[in-house]
Amino acid sequence: MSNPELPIIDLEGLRPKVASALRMACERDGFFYVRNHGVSESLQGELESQARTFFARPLEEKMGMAMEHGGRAWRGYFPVGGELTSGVPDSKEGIYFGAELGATDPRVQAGLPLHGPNLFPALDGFREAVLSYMAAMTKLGHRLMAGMAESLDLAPGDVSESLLREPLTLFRIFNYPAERAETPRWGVGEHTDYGLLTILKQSDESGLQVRTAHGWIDAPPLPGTFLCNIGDMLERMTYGRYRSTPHRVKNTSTRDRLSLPFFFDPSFDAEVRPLVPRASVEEPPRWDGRSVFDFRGTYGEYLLEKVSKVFPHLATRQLGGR
Ligand SMILES: O=C(O)CCC(=O)C(=O)O
Ligand SMILES: [Fe+2]
Repeated sequence: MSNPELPIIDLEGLRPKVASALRMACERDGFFYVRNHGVSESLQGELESQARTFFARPLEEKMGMAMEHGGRAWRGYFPVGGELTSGVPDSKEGIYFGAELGATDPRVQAGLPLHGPNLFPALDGFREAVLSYMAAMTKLGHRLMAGMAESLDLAPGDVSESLLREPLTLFRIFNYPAERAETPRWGVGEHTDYGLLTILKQSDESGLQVRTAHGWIDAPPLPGTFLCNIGDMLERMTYGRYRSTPHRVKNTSTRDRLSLPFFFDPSFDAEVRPLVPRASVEEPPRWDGRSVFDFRGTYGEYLLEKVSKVFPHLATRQLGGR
C-alpha cells in the first residue's frame, strides 16, 4: 500500500507554478507534501522532544492538565481512548492547543467556545516551543491559502477578507502508542478534516492512510516536508472541485508514533460560501453520507457540532449541552 504519488510542492518555486501544482493536487486527492516551507528544523526537533518527554510521564501527572480543566477553551490532555471517531474510541492520547488568549480578550469574556488560554505541562521550554511553532504554522497557513486563492483564479483578498480575518488556529499533538496486539486498533478512524487546511508533522513512524480514487494509500513522513490536506470548508467553497479526502491512522510500528497536526481554519464567525462558479460535475458521495453543502451557519457552529461528536461527554459538560 505504499505510494510515492502524493505530489511534493516546492514552495520556493515560482508563484504560478506553485498555484498550478496546488490546483492539480487539490482536484485530485486534496493531499500534498510541501518542502522549502521555511519552518525551522531545530524548532521542530525541540517540539518533538518536548512532546516525547511529556507523553512518557505517568498518566496521573498528565491527567493534571486534562481537558476537563480546560473549560470552554477546549484545551488540554486526553488519555488513550478519550476521543471518538464515528463513535469508536481512538487508540491515541494527545493535547489540544489553540491561540493563546488571556482573560481580558473580548472573545473570552463573551464566553465564546474554543477561545481562551492553553494548558501547558510544567516542562521547561514546552510552552515557548508550542507557541513559536503555532506562530510559524500560522504564517505558513496564510502563505498556502494565498496560493490556494491564486490556484482558483481568485484575488488574495477574496479569501483573506471573508474567511481569514481571524483564522481559527488549532494545534494538536498526538501520541499513538506502539500496538503489540496482533490486530492493531485504529489510532484515528476514517474521517475528513473540518476546516480549510491541515499541515501535519509526523515523527519517523508511518501510519497515516489516505483514501484516494485508486484506493487506500500510505502517506509516510518525508524528511524536510510537511503533509498538507484540505478540509470540508475548502470543498464547500469550491463546490467539490477541491477534495476533502478521508484518511485514517493505524500505528503498526513497534515505536510510539507522534503526529502534530495544525489546523488552519476560517474565522469562527465566518459564513463559508462558495467562491467559484458551480462546476457541472456531480458532488462525489461522501464517506459519512453527509453533504458539506447542506450546512447553514458559521464555521464556529459547524465545528462545534463536529467536536461535540468526538468528545460527547465533555461537550455536554463544558460547552453547555450541545
Ligand atoms: O495523526 C495523523 O497523522 C493524522 C491525524 C488526523 O487525521 C487529524 O487529527 O485530523
Ligand atoms: Fe484528519
